[in-house]
Amino acid sequence: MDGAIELPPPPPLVRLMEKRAHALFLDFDGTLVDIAPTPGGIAVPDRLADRLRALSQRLDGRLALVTGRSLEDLAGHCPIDGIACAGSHGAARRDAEGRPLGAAAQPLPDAVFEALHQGARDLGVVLEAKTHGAALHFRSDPERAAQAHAFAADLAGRHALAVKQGKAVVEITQAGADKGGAVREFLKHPPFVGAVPIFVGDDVTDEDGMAACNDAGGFGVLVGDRSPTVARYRLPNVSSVYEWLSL
Ligand SMILES: O=P(O)(O)OC[C@H]1O[C@H](O[C@H]2O[C@H](CO)[C@@H](O)[C@H](O)[C@H]2O)[C@H](O)[C@@H](O)[C@@H]1O
Repeated sequence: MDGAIELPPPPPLVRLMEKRAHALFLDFDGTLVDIAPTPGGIAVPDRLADRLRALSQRLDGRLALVTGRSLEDLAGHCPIDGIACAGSHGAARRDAEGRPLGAAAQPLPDAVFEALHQGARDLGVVLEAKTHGAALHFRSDPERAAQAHAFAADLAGRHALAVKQGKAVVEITQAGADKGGAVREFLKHPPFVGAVPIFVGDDVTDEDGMAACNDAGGFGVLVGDRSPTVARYRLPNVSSVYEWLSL
């Protein structure tokens, strides 16, 4: 899809904030850090957590990270104390003080993890077990994509779970867990209530977050080139996200 999508860059954030209170929902991989060969191999920019806390203060706390990673994994890369977050594709949510928001997230059943371990071995893909989900990564062997998707769809179907597609990955989550749900939950609570929500993300799973922002009078910002999208604006890459956020 390179070059095929024509969306303007978002208006300067300072200008938006002069007019009305805005809330920022930021995806992590592909938005705040560049995609790397492995989930653990990402290069996190220097002092990212401090910079995000400073940005959050400029927004009077109306900033949340909304990632597919588990919150524990995210914290291992970027200490998230003092920042509102949602992990495992929106299933687990906490406010800036670390208090849980909304319904408690459920882990996948043990039987599903057993099947995932076996399936990952058989298919030759990498299993990322999360607190409230799991991912099968095939970045090192893209030819495994179709088999990994078929395996995940079958397993999820037999356990009434959901499947999500991502960049060289297929994931299993609890049914109904998505980034849109996380956005809607944050918007019910101070300091997010009444703010114009903006979701910035690069991947298919970010579309749910962007759609929730559209429904609440805000908008989505797509990072990179992907189509179709419900985003109204686009930034070309991770470094342009930092520039737009003055991060
Ligand atoms: O919602 P996000 O914050 O964008 O997280 C989505 C998934 O990101 C991670 O996987 C992706 O990034 C890896 C590191 O760049 C890359 O190696 C992998 O191919 C990508 O799929 C993470 O491992 C997943 O748990 C997240 O769901």
